[in-house]
Order: sequence, then C-alpha cells, then structure tokens
Amino acid sequence: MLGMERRISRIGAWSACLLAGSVLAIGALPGTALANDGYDLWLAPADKGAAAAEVTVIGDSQTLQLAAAELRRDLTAAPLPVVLARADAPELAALGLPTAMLGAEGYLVCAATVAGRPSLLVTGNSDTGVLYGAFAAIRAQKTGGDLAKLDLTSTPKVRLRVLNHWDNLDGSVERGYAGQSLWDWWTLPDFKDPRYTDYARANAALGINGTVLNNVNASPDTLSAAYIAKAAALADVLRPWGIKVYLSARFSAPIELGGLKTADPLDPQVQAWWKAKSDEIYRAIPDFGGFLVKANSEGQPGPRDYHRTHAEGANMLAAAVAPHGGVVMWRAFVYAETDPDDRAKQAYSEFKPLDGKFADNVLVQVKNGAIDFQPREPFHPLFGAMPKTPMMLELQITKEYLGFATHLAYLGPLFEEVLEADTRAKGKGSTVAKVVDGALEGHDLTGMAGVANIGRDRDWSGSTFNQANWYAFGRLAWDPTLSAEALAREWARQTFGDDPRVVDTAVSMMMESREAVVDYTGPFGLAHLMDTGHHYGPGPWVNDLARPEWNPIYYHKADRSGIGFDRTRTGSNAVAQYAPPVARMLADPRTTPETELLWFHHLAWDWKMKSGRTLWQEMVVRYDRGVATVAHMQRQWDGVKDKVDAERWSKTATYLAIQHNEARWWRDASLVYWMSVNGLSLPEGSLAPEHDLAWYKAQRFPYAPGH
Ligand SMILES: CO[C@H]1[C@H](O)[C@@H](O)[C@H](O)O[C@@H]1C(=O)O
Repeated sequence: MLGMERRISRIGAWSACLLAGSVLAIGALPGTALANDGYDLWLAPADKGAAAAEVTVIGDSQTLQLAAAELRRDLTAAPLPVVLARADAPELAALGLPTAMLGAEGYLVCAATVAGRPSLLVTGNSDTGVLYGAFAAIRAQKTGGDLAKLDLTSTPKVRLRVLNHWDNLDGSVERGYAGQSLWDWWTLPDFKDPRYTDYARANAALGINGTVLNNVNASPDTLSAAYIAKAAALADVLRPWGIKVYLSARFSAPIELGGLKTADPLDPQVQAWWKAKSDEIYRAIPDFGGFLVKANSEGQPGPRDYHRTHAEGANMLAAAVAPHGGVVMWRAFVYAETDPDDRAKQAYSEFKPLDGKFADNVLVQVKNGAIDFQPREPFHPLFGAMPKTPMMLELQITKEYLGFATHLAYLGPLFEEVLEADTRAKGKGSTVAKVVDGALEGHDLTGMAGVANIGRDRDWSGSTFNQANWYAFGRLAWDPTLSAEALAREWARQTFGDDPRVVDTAVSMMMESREAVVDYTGPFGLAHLMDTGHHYGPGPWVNDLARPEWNPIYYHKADRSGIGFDRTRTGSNAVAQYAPPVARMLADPRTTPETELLWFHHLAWDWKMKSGRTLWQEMVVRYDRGVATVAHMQRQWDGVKDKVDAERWSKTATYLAIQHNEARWWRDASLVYWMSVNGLSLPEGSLAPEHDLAWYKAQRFPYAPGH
C-alpha cells in the first residue's frame, strides 16, 4: 500500500512535469562560433540567453551550495523548479524514494512533489551524492536529454576513482605534456589558485573522488611539515567537491627525513616513524586518503632492500594509516631479478605468491598490461590471479607511448578493451572490469587510477582531444561498463556543442584514432619500439642500453627468419600466467587474436594471416593504414572548419598535420629497419620510405619533454 502511494506521488509529479515539458524549449548550447580555448573543459557554460533554473537547496552544506551554483549556471529552461536535498532531509521522508540502494555516493534525479510543490529533485545519501546528481542532470541536458523526462539513478561501481599526478616538487611533470604542474608548490599553502577549484569541478563532474598529488618517483620532502601544509591547503579546496588527497610516499623517507639508519618495515623504529608521520598528516588533513607507493621499481627504494616482501612493506604503511581510515595503494609495476628473460612475467612472479598476505586496507595497483602502457597490450595476467587482494587498475591518461599531447589518440577504446578482457579466472565473463569493481571476488575496497594528463596549459591537457581521455577515464572509473563510443559522443557534445555534423565528425575521428597509432607504431602486438631518451619516435634498432629490457630488440626479436616474442612453452612461457582457457588460446598462434600475435609468438615473415596475405605483407598494409587513417582524420576535420571556433580548429588541424608527418616517420623508419633484417622488399602498391636506415637512426630529439 505504501509502495503504491509512493508510486502515485511520483507519477503525479511526472504528469506535472510532462505538462510543463510541452512548452519546454531547451536553450541552444554554447555557440561554437565564439572563441573557445577549451579552458572550461566539459563544463562550458550554458547559453547565457536562456533562463537559468530556479534552484532551492534544503540543508546548508557547502557542497550542496556548490551543486546549486552549478545548476544555476548550467541548467537552462528547467520545466520545474529544482530541489537539492540529501535523502535524509525531513521534506523527503514522505516520498519514500528508493535511496537506500544509492549507497554513499549514488544519486537520484527525478520529478517529485517536494513540500507540496512539483519539482525536479536531485538527491543522494550524501552531499557528494547530490553534487554528482547535479552534474548528471547538467550532462543529461547538454547531451540532448529532456529535463521534463529526467529519471536518473546511478551508483559508482568503483570506490576509489583516483587521478595519479606524476608531478614533481620542482613543478615538472614526469611524462607530462601539458605544461608545468598545476600545483604551484611555491605559493602554496597561502595562495589557492582558482585553477584548483576549476580542476575540482571538472573532476567532480565525472565522479573522480581522489587525487594523488605527487609523482610515484617521490621526493621524501613531500612528507615534510612544509609540504604537508601545502597538501592540506589543496585538500581544503578539493574537499567540498568530494575529492580526497593522497600522497606518493618514498619508502626510504624514515632515513632521509627521519634520520633513521634503516627503512626496514619490520624495524619498530621505522614503524613508529610512519605511524607518527601518518598522525601528523591526519592532523592537517583529517580525511587524507592514504599513500601510493612505487617500491623496488626502477631504482626506487622498497622492502626488498631489507629482504622483506612487498606485502610486509605495504602492511607496515597500512598499519600506520588504518586507525584513520586510510588506504595504501601499492604498485605492482616492478621488473627486476626474477625472470630476466621476460619482463612481462616479473610482476606476476613477484606478487601472485603474496595473495592473501596484504592487510585489509591495501590495494595492489596494477597497470593494464604487463609491460608499460603500450598502444596495445594484452591485459595484465595479475587480474584474476590474486582473488584475495583488491586489484586496482592503473591506466595512463597521459599518452607517453601514443604521441604525447600532439597525436590525436582517444583512449576510450583502449580502456574499454582492457576492462572487457575476459580473465576466465572464474569461468566465462570474469572480465577485468569485474575484478576491478570487486564483483568477481566480493571485494568492497575497489579502485581505478588514471595517470593524469593535466598541466598548466590553457586547455589543461595539451590539446582539445586529450581532454576526452581524462573524461573517459573518469566516467569509466564510475562505471567500467560504459561504452567508449558513447563516452566519445557525450564528451564531444559537451565540448563542441550540439551540431550533429561536428559531433559525428569528432566521434568518428576519435573512434579510429587509437587503432591508427597501433598501426603506425607497431601492429599485431609489437611493442616498446621507441628510440632512446624519449618514448615518442621510432627506434626498433636500439640495442645499446644498459638493461636488456630497455632495448626494443629485446621486445621484437626480429631476425631473418621471423619476428615476435615467443611467450609460449618454447619461449618464456608467460602464457602460463593466464587462467588455463586463456593460456591455451594464447599458446597457439592460430587461436591467438591477431591484434596480439607478435606479443605471444615469434613467427616467420611468411606466416599466413587470416587475410591470406603473409605476415610481412599484412604488416605493411597496417603501417600504410595507420598513415592513411591520420590523413582521413585530417580530411574529416577540414570538413568542420566552419563549425568549430578558429582557435580550437586550427590547433587541432596543425597537430593532425604533425601527426601525419610523424606517422609516416614511424612507418618508414620501421619498414626500412624490418627490411634490413628480413631482406624482403615492399609489396606492390606500398609507399616507398623517404629515407634510408642511416637517416632514421640519426634523428634525435633535441629535448624530450616530460622526462
Ligand atoms: C613514473 O615513472 C614511470 C616512467 O616515467 C615511465 O616511463 C615508466 O613507464 O613507468 C614508470 C612508472 O610507472 O613508475
């Protein structure tokens, strides 16, 4: 009976809403003819000419006031007055809305009669939930939704949705291509740059609820009193937007900062130091999120220095933050002594035996693939292999290996591909997404991290289209089942307005862009082929670096007889790290997806591909296709010249021209090198390389940004 009343109440409100809707005219979206430097990201203000929504707030929190301000600025021509209220507001009690299922951060946006007045209600169980609901309503309107029919319910599937800034205290950003660090450590904690608020809004609009401020290659100074105060000032700005601050911790900080002789995690003095340090941080930042740690990786100190395990190291830090509700995000990006013949095996070998040994508040943070953010990598074998441990997925938003900020490469499809990959750990459908969102093993502590592409550039991310990668990460962290294409469309509409020609063009370019990069940098699972000193241009010939696994030769193993890394039983047997059905599939080149063929197999140049062509011929086809796709993107962009503001149009057009040259450079340099190894010539119809091998080898970047 009660349920019935609830229904009626909502239906009543609906009809009022629908009536109003009949005269509804949603205001035009921001005029694309206006100059737009992209600073507003997906929060470009609504058309000034349209009537602002009437917004009432029940309750007095700062977060609710911020949510109201967002709605007043961006929601136009609302058919009903908008009411913002937490679900526990007495005014909502009689409605009996189904809010229990929203959890701590979910939202509900629907027509409802509040205090006798038909309204568009935005609610949630927390102030942040309401804020997310407000942003969802704005997004719905900007992407063509009808406010009169709005009925949105959503709860995040992942708990920690976190950006990782690889920002150094000197203002540089490791692998950052969008200018200096956003954080001005020099003027913090006193000056709170308005950009910090803009950053918080942009993130909150996506549902991002955490940020690790500093590089995983962490300076011990980050944990000094002076920097804790600076981090606290940032936390104060971000808090009302539902964003928690985390810090990367250097494992040896007890030595460097504390003057101890050791950082051994089993040493009581070391434990006491971290406990005191954590207490100090929590005094300044009561809702501090916790630590991110890169240990015993690429020269960083760690527990292995003291013959302790990664679990012992992580648990020591976990014990220090546990009383305050903090977590430790412990990275599995290690490659060291174990399995010297195959770097791709090392993290699994080291971490898998530790499953079940980590404290409850530790997440193991794993990159999407076993090497390092390549344009395409098979999913990391650790997903599904550590059922007792929360596995946090680390994605890279900044495009270290996909053309930095210059090349257009929408990463939605890359993210989607890894999330949808089936680990088969518990039968069919054991996707990486289900490992990460905790559904597969019933974990409540879950997380996704994205290495940020944010800097002080006017457009934040080095180019307009790079913003979409930040956007897609944030939305997928909220719901890993969202589609990359739908997110591209959502982003394009909010970024360029609602002209279907522009939106369709942008989406089409975005959806073909990542595969183009795969094609021109290295098709069929080739990876890590870049030149020394940067991760930008080609250098498949490089073989003189100190560590074997830094050399491209190590990865492609091309010789006169064939190309590719044999990771089957006759090679490193890395395939055995996957669940048996996946391992069986990958053990045979005929059942291995062609996109990953040379990642797992060393094959003859005349290996027959599914197309009927030889491997070599097909490789050339792909290299050509990569270059042709960039040319296609250029043509498409030319077609919307009159529809996009000149500033964003011309920067994008120029970057596409650079990309076209460099795609050609990747293709030609790679092909001349492969030909020097295999002695084959180019199939009929393929473009001849412009230069000889010596010329390509001589190319050097004078300066490698971000390194
Ligand atoms: C922060 O260091 C980075 C390093 O710049 C990058 O080239 C490497 O791939 O990955 C490292 C990591 O993820 O720790």
